[in-house]
Amino acid sequence: MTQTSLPLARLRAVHKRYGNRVALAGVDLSVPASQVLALLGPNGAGKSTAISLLLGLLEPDAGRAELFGQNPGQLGARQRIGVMLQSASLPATLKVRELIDLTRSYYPAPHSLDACADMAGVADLLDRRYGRLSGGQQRRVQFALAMCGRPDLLFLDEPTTGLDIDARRAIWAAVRAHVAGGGAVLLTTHYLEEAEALADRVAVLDAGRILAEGSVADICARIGQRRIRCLSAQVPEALTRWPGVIEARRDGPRIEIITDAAEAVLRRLLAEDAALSELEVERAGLAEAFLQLTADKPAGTSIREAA
Ligand SMILES: Nc1ncnc2c1ncn2[C@@H]1O[C@H](COP(=O)(O)OP(=O)(O)OP(=O)(O)O)[C@@H](O)[C@H]1O
Repeated sequence: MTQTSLPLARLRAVHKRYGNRVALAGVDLSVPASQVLALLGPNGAGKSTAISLLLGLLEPDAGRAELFGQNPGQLGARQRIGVMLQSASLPATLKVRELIDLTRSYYPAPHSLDACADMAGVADLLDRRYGRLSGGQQRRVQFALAMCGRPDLLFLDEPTTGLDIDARRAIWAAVRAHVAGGGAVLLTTHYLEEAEALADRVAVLDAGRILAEGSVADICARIGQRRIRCLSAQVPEALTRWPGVIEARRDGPRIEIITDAAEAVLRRLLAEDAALSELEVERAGLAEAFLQLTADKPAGTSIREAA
């Protein structure tokens, strides 16, 4: 594993467009050693483009992409990474053990076949032909291939889409073990609970720009919203007119209030309804923060056609 404190992968002021469609508009992004960086964003935000640039599959129009401080196309850099992209075309007639052995042969110090199979939960699939596997089983094999070279840096582009809960948790465990062993990960996912479970840092990308970056707690703290739930005779329509109430609705017997002035709203609720009960107050989570960040983006940052 690398000893350097320099980022393992970095985009510097990168711009990328496809024809006249802007995909990245001045992105700076660093993947530090021994951490999971989750790159989050809605469909079309530019996540896969960012990964393709770091892998040397695309060239930036402006700015720079670096892998271990080098041009991402260098063999030395490529031998230190493992990659699981959203789609992979692998030879359908090869057996899983053949695919893993073939991929292991590209790397200087790979994991053993059995270790790879265990990490990805494919030990019972080794003698099956890849083309005959289910979509979820193929995804697990792709994860084994990404891990097998004992990479310093793992690129995982929506790795658990379509996986059942056991397979997803097995991959989470393997990712945690990889990081505990000093490895780093750049992860994209639409499952915000996956980002919460794995990420040391989160970068929120939308319309080709980074909107926020920090730990999960930092990102959640960026929005001051709280959710209040209680049993109360209050009428939601009236509550929405209170200062600090963003939204109020009835959820079965309960009232749910989203507010950015929790203390004031709580005081008034309690003062106006002596029978109020079953009060719960919680900080909005990563899902709420993500939705608010991507909904509140400044004008002019939506995916747009370049002039
Ligand atoms: N080969 C291409 N040709 C033209 N436009 C493209 C191409 N690839 C991506 N785009 C556009 O660039 C923008 C960014 O796409 P990208 O695939 O990087 O987004 P993403 O965040 O990975 O999306 P998703 O979550 O849906 O995978 C989108 O508007 C997309 O339509």
